[in-house]
Amino acid sequence: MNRPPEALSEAALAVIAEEEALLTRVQTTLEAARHKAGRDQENRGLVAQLQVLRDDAASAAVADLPHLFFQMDQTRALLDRQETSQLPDSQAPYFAHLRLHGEAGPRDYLLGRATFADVSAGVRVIDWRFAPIARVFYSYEEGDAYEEQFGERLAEGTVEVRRLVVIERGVLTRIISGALVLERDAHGAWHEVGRAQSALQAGGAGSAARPGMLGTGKGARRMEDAFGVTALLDAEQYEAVSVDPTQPLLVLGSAGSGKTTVALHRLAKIAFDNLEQFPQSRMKLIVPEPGLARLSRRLLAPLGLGRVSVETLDGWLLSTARSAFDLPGIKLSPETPPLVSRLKRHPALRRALLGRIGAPKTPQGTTLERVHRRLADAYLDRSFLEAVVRDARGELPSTAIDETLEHTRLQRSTPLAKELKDITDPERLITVDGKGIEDDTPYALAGTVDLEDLPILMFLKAQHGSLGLERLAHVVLDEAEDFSLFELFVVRRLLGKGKSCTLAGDEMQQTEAGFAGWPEALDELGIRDAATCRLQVSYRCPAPVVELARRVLGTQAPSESAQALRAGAPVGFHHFPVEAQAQLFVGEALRDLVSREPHASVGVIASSPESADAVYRVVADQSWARRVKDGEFSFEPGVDVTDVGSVKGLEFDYVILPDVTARAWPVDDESRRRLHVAITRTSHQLWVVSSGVRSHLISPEAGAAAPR
Ligand SMILES: Nc1ncnc2c1ncn2[C@@H]1O[C@H](COP(=O)(O)OP(=O)(O)OP(=O)(O)O)[C@@H](O)[C@H]1O
Repeated sequence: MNRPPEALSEAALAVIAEEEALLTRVQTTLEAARHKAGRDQENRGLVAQLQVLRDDAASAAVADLPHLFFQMDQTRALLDRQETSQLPDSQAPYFAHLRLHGEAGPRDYLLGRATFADVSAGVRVIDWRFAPIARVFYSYEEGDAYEEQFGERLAEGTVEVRRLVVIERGVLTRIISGALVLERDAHGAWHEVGRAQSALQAGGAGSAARPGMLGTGKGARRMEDAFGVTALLDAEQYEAVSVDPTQPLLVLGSAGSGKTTVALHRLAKIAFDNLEQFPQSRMKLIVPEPGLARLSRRLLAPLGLGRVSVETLDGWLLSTARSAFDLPGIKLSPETPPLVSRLKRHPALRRALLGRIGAPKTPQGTTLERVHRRLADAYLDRSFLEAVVRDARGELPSTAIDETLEHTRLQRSTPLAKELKDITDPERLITVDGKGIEDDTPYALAGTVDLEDLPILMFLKAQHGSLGLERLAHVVLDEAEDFSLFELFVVRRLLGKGKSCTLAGDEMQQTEAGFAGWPEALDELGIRDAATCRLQVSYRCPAPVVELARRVLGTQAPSESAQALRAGAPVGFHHFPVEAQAQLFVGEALRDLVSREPHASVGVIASSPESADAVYRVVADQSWARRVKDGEFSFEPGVDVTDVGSVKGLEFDYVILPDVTARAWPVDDESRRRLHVAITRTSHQLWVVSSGVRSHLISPEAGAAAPR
């Protein structure tokens, strides 16, 4: 502390002094441990750690022995597996301080991402994945009496201290102790702030007073917290994270309630507790979109899960189908018409297909070509398609029938190259604009397979026997409502007899019709007995955003509404007579915001890629503006201009919806869910911009907050 923190209470001063002294002690002890272990072993943190533990055990009090022995066992086990591990990072060695008063008196424990102890110095840094202590931290409040099983014995006592601490570049910058929130400013002075303003509270309060002003001040400076959300898991989330690794788990909750957070932390804990049974090489995370895949990779790395494979649904389908059919490549159609895609992913097709096609009878009948031919025969059978559409009960329009018939005919047609085989001069097969003669013509579809067909083809092949796929130890499906029953069928095959998986989902976020429902999805995976957790708190979005999102859903909204944690800024509604005015307004607002809050992340989420292109034009010359396609988000401060089809699972400090018109967002269930997804990407403040005729989904008649 450089300046006397006059305004602080005695209690606050005592907390600061205690935490600063503790940090200094940990850093000094860590330094000594590094030194002791020798420089050549710096990368072998485990060896150093074991040495420290042995020395400690020699002089430790009896009450500390069980804990020390347990740690030594764990450390030895890791060494046996030739794992390398670091001592805690002195720059950010832990994220929480717990003082337990048990039979042997008070003991301080610090929670971090590695385990390290020097009992004689009173330093015990515990990995958050290490059950007994972590369970007390996540499940009890300060002042609570606890009772937990520590190894063989039952430990009882009181939680004397439970504090969250943020250490940035080796300096203590925040302490949260119940209602007391202390922050250190850039000059080193400590201040007491309201808990709601703490950035640790899922991104800050968002205190902008007016909807007409974009910006809450929270994106003005950058906070660096090496531990992120691990420190903040609530008791319910921790319980879900700790579900037995062999158990399937379904994590449900509204947008931003921490489903992804729970799924990834569960993965980290499973890998920590059962390294042999669940090696990272046999765990996989599958997500529907590339943006979320990128984000998940970023979130996995600090959890020590950098080797877990993260795949998009499309990428996973293609690689799995290539293995299942033992093919180096599969010629995919350039694009499946949306209605055809919807029919092929619909549960009604799953129900009808086996009755129409039946299982292949011989191994020869299971090649991709043969199975695809039989599938195409079904797609060319009008009465079969009519039955599927009928069974979909209004979720598939009857036009899907003709579209599927036509699309399949083109796919079954003879490739042009074959018809033109007599032309031997390759130059004559190139068009004037340099493209191949089939490109951009219906012939481009000849001989292709739709991506949506791949799980169906694997499903058909599997009716005859094994798919020959390498088994996985654990699979996480994020945004699981986006997986078709056929895709879930293939996941089941990957898991084999083991059922260890985590599904995170929210049916309100399905962006196209045709989700079968959770009981059917679990049934398809063979995990009807999955443990289910329902997360209740909306951590991402402030209350006005949660409220608008709910109203946009209309009658689809779940009866139990999520609980918003923060009041936050009101939603801003801005309407203009013409589109160009709306776009210019968005451009100006962005310029202004970025100049005031250069560290903020801003998502401009349009209804379609074309609309995103149009909005981007007004800011294209700005260095901070990015037109993000194919999920290539950088997660850096600045403005990402994108569309609703790319943002599932992501979040931005500020969200602007630039085109909330009646045409872009019509009144139907799918549109409601898509708008709901766009709205709930907001962590501080939302602006809804419209022109011409405003979407009725946000009009007062729809029950939404009244636009200005
Ligand atoms: N217990 C918590 N305390 C504070 N913040 C949390 C907590 N749990 C999750 N968060 C934060 O809330 C935000 C939303 O979390 P997450 O992405 O896991 O939610 P989700 O339910 O998967 O969202 P979506 O439905 O959009 O996919 C993230 O910024 C995450 O760090």
